[in-house]
Amino acid sequence: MTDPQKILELKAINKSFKELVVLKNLNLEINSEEICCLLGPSGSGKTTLFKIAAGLEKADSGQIIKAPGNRFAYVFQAPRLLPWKTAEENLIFVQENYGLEKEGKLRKLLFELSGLIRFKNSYPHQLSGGMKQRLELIRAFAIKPDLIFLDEPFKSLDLKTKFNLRKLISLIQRESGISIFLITHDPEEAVMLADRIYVLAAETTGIKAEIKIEQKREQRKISDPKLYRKLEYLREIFTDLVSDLEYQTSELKNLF
Ligand SMILES: Nc1ncnc2c1ncn2[C@@H]1O[C@H](COP(=O)(O)OP(=O)(O)OP(=O)(O)O)[C@@H](O)[C@H]1O
Repeated sequence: MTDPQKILELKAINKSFKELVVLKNLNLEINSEEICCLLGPSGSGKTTLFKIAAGLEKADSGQIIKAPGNRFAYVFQAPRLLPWKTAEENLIFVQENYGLEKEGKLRKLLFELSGLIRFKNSYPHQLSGGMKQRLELIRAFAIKPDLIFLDEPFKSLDLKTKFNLRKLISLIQRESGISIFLITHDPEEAVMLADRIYVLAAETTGIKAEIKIEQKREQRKISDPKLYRKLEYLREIFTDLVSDLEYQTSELKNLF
């Protein structure tokens, strides 16, 4: 088997904000047709890394290597839908940048898959939070990118919506072959979705672990011992943080 083609490679990336070193000698790569999860505690530099990879923030040093001609799409934490355009017009608007506005069939399919077909003429303020997130997601797919950056797409969603959205990403990704680079705080989510997981740790300011998951995504069950071991390993990485927190909360008791 030939090596999968690299879509994006980061080499020896360094980034500081004044005296705060956020990323130090960081290396990672994303291959075509893979879902790559970036996992790490709050403040470990996930969004900073993301912005650097997406070219929205400048690294102090290091290399960002992209395959020429590749198209990237981004879904940020803060919603970026245009409030004066309907759901479908929001998709058309981004498609126009790439001459894809005539791809009505693709839009229809994306609206159907995401369960938003009845709402394609609604304005963003008429949609629920979860619906808006689905819309942002299909808008990213609508430009037929090679890679989509998703910054915590499941944040503050209820379990059912989260599960459905995860399934939607998984399905569209499988059929389209688009690569996905996704930030999450949730080890279980990473294990269920990713082909490759990078763990960022605050104290080392670099990649603490890289984990590959070979099982087919549709067949994964968290009870599968192989998967569960990987999940346990990921959870162990965060144990230090949790024990710190327990110490601090025990101090809190004396203050009440
Ligand atoms: N523009 C900036 N100026 C100064 N410091 C920054 C800036 N952006 C990020 N930082 C700092 O860099 C560190 C990493 O921030 P970043 O947002 O990348 O973390 P994160 O892992 O995405 O966190 P979270 O999971 O909470 O979103 C934090 O200490 C943050 O305060």
